[in-house]
Amino acid sequence: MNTDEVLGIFREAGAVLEGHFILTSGLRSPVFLQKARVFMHADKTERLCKALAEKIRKAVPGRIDYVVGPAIGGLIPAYETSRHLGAPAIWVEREGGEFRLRRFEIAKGSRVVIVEDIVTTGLSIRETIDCLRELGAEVVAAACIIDRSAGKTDVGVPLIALAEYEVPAYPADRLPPELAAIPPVKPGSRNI
Ligand SMILES: O=P(O)(O)OC[C@H]1O[C@H](OP(=O)(O)OP(=O)(O)O)[C@H](O)[C@@H]1O
Ligand SMILES: O=C(O)c1cc(=O)[nH]c(=O)[nH]1
Ligand SMILES: [Mg+2]
Repeated sequence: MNTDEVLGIFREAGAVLEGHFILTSGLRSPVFLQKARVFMHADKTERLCKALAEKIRKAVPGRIDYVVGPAIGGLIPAYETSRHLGAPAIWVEREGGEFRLRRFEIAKGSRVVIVEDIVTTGLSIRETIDCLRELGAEVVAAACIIDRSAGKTDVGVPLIALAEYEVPAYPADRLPPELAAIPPVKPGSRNI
């Protein structure tokens, strides 16, 4: 599946939003990929995640013990991708602002792949890696449906993106005037 097909699925689902958005990193952007509007459709999610699982399989030799989704956005794609990889899906969720594996135990040395929805700065994946490494897991790769950095983000492990789609994002004190004129909204769940 190529980038045009992935973006076609997002557009068909009405998931490519325009306005003024506060991203999880604090950056501001005129475009927001509201993945929930894609993941509400099982058929669209299955097509995306089957293709992502195939890409992961090609890139990751050897065993995958767990697929880990960072909540909330990573929950559905991690679960659906895990189905195609034949590995169990677990998730990290925020407790006091920090990602924790609250509901599961994993053995030290477990080989895990993180599956995210969207990557912008890679901050959420790096936080997930920190949490998993503290538990003794080996993070063999991270993956996402769309990489908004178009390959520029370094998360410290191989990042497998189903699509790369470069979207502008600005520090809050360096907004272009047309963006500053729109009241901002923050769609994500960090700090809620
Ligand atoms: O690469 P980054 O700069 O970290 O941005 C991407 C992250 O932002 C979104 O999560 P968010 O914290 O907004 O909440 P959500 O998972 O509930 O959507 C998205 O699900 C990714 O986890
Ligand atoms: O960077 C983010 O927070 C972000 C961007 C985006 O397009 N979609 C999303 O869910 N999060
Ligand atoms: Mg998220």
